[in-house]
Amino acid sequence: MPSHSAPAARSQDLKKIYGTGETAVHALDGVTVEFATGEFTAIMGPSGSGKSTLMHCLAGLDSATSGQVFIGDTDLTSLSDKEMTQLRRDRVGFVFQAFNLVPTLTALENITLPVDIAGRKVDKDWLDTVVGRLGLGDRLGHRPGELSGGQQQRVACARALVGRPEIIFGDEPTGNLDSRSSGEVMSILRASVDEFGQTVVIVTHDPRAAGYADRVVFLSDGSVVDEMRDPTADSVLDRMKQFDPAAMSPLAK
Ligand SMILES: Nc1ncnc2c1ncn2[C@@H]1O[C@H](COP(=O)(O)OP(=O)(O)OP(=O)(O)O)[C@@H](O)[C@H]1O
Repeated sequence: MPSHSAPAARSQDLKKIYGTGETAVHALDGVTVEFATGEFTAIMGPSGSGKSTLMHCLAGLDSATSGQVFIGDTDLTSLSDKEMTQLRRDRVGFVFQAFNLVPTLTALENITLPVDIAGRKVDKDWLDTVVGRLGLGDRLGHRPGELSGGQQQRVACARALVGRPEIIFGDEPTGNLDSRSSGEVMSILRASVDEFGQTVVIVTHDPRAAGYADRVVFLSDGSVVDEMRDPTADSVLDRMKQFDPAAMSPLAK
């Protein structure tokens, strides 16, 4: 594990407050956390603990109230809107729960869209490698509506990988998938770390998904309360039982 290398992303005393006065919600209450390059991290915690807020701030999709966020050496809080857009486009990949594919474009056009928008040339060999590894070779001419949920999410993974971003963020990437497709998508993200040296950070409620990660960071009430290395679905589930049982994953229900 290359935990000695510079972090791909980190936050320093990150606070996010929604609203003001008595109704203010402290979604992030001073989060300091690092995500090592070439590692796969899962962020977990009860509903409302701040997972999505943390991920959105880390990925430059939302701005914090105070504190700092770095992607590599770049302090996101120092960037203009335009620079932030460029950073998201050039250095960060995303996989969302709702796949977020363009319905009128083919799988291939969806995969290359971010690179096309950035005005960069698609690296054909790399594209072939990613498409082959994700088993999408015979689906490239299909539109999202002609693909299963699992296939759509594999297209979304390919889209995130093809630009070789410094870091890929996944917001519940298996949230809409059955357990088989979930396993496939997690295997792909795992392989992208093991085979391509990709850095991946996901938010998940699913201990089985978290079992694919190198490390789990646990949030509660807007703070990092624990972390676990080399997690398994069982060890994650045991740890989650110490949180609010009402916020447990489907495994526990
Ligand atoms: N736009 C917003 N306005 C006001 N409060 C918000 C907003 N977005 C999030 N919150 C609040 O901030 C807290 C953290 O929300 P967040 O979505 O980050 O939690 P989460 O851990 O991702 O939850 P879940 O697992 O249910 O998706 C919650 O109390 C939530 O109600």
